[in-house]
Amino acid sequence: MLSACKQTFSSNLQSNYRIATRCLGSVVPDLKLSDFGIQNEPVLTYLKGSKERAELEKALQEISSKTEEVPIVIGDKEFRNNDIHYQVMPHNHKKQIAKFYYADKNLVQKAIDVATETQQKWDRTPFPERLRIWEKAASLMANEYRAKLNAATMLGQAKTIIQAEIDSAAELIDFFRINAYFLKEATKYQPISEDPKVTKNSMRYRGFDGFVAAISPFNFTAIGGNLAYTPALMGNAVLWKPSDTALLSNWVTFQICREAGVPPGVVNFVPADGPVFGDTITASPHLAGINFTGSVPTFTRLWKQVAQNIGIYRNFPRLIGECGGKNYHFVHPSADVETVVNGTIRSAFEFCGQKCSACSRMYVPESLWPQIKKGLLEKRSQLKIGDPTDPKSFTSAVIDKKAFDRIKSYIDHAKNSPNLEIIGGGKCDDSVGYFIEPTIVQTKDPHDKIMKEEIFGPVLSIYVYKDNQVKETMDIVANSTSFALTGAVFAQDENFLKQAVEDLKMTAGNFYINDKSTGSVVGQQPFGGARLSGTNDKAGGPHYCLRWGNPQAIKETFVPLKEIDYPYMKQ
Ligand SMILES: NC(=O)c1ccc[n+]([C@@H]2O[C@H](COP(=O)([O-])OP(=O)(O)OC[C@H]3O[C@@H](n4cnc5c(N)ncnc54)[C@H](O)[C@@H]3O)[C@@H](O)[C@H]2O)c1
Ligand SMILES: N[C@@H](CCC=O)C(=O)O
Repeated sequence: MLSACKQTFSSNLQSNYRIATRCLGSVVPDLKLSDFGIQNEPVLTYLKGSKERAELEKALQEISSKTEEVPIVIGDKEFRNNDIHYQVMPHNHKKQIAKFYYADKNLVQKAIDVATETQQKWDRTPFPERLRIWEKAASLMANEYRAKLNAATMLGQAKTIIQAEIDSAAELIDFFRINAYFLKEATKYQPISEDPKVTKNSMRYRGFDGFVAAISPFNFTAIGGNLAYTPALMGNAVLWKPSDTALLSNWVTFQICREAGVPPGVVNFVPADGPVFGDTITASPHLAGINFTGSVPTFTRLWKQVAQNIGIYRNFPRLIGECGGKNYHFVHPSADVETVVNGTIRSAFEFCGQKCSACSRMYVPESLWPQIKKGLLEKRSQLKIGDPTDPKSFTSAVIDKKAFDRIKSYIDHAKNSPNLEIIGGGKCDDSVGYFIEPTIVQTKDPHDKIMKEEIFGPVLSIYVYKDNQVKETMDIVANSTSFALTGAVFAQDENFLKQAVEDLKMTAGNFYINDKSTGSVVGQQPFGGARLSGTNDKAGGPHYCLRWGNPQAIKETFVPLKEIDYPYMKQ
């Protein structure tokens, strides 16, 4: 019986594949990265006794035994001042792991001057040389510095072993290697030259004439690396403002890239107060682009500042911003319950829900609710929440006091609202670290703020709908939030899936069928959302690096121009 079920499920999964490909209006070939001679960085196992486990343990020991001092770096100079800050371990906030300094307005301006000057030289570095440096950086990240990157991410951002390995090893390495590959492929395009003996047409990619500001979030070490170094790969010079709470892992990334050969001044490491940094870069005539990932309010502020200053710039600054989400799991009455339960627990609670793609609202049919509720509560109660270095921990603390207070305020709202009931978790304790239990809330109101606003924490809210209201509930999914980042539908009914792919088309930049809403992989699921979730430039996809290139078309003519008149004029 069980194997029959499995068979049906897997044959249904195959038809889901057909649904997605048919929606594209053409047959999609099955291509693997290896068909092009490259592959995603393997995720290592960290089994007891493995080489990687021993190296990681040593790196964890080294990092936790000191407070690393991290300077501001502009060009080839390091700067320190009296505006001192500390990065602490979120799961043990008495422990400082990095001491760093905020660049003031003058230092940010200095970085702008250095970057703008460096850009001119860097842009002349031939692509093969840049690609060589990027490959070297990827190789250093994959080998010599893998353990250090992961340890800095685990201790600084409270990620477990697997969470760090996926982020600061696999995804970071993929961004370096696969973007370089995409660039190499893109430059193969050359415009048509009808008669190359007379005229040769060509196209080349330049960087932007000015500087690019890369402003990165705390939650992914890989995102910081991509935001700063993909524009750099394309010939830009960058001011990288890392997040205060991802400082150490971002610093390790920066150092690796310098060791790989990225010249001084191409990427400048500029920790700063957010608004001071934002105000200074948007006031510079040389601002050529902002590569941002973070919250909607921060991106909106930057966009407004650019709009207000639009007359001062040498270029129209390119604005790329990937922002928040209110990601959904929509469960159809035909769904496979086990897949729903396991996928939802992982999506909602891994890394404490601090992924922009984390599932935070779920819609479940009345008929499946008893089984799904039982499954979610059972699995939830087995999750170990603790020190990220403990291999048994499923997840750890949230990033800082501000996040703790924000998430707790939603839990308090759930405790106090007659429409909401906390059915699992709900405890918060910041005495040692910023710990919040994975929390499951059931709501009678699908429009409650808990179903609409980004919480960015381990809070999953569930609305149970009547089985005969699938269509009405899908309308609520589609129209009740301003975000459209990721979403997942779970069903084995092929007709429903065909309908859902169309009806929910605008609700998610990354759409999943019978899979959780998180876990995109570079080159496999290019990532980004629409509506207020961002500009959807698809990090990890083939076009992303081109967004940071400034193409120039060149026409070269080999025959002299002998006259001004056209032939018909002489008739
Ligand atoms: N869509 C995506 O790909 C994606 C990926 C990761 C995270 N996110 C989103 O990021 C958010 C979480 O990250 P966060 O808490 O670090 O976001 P945040 O907006 O608080 O901070 C992002 C960065 O902006 C800086 N900043 C703050 N104010 C600024 C200002 N006025 N000018 C310039 N810079 C300023 C911060 O210091 C930080 O470096 C969530 O909303 C999450 O959904 C989105
Ligand atoms: N690539 C990640 C999303 C990054 C946002 O935080 C995922 O899909 O899990």
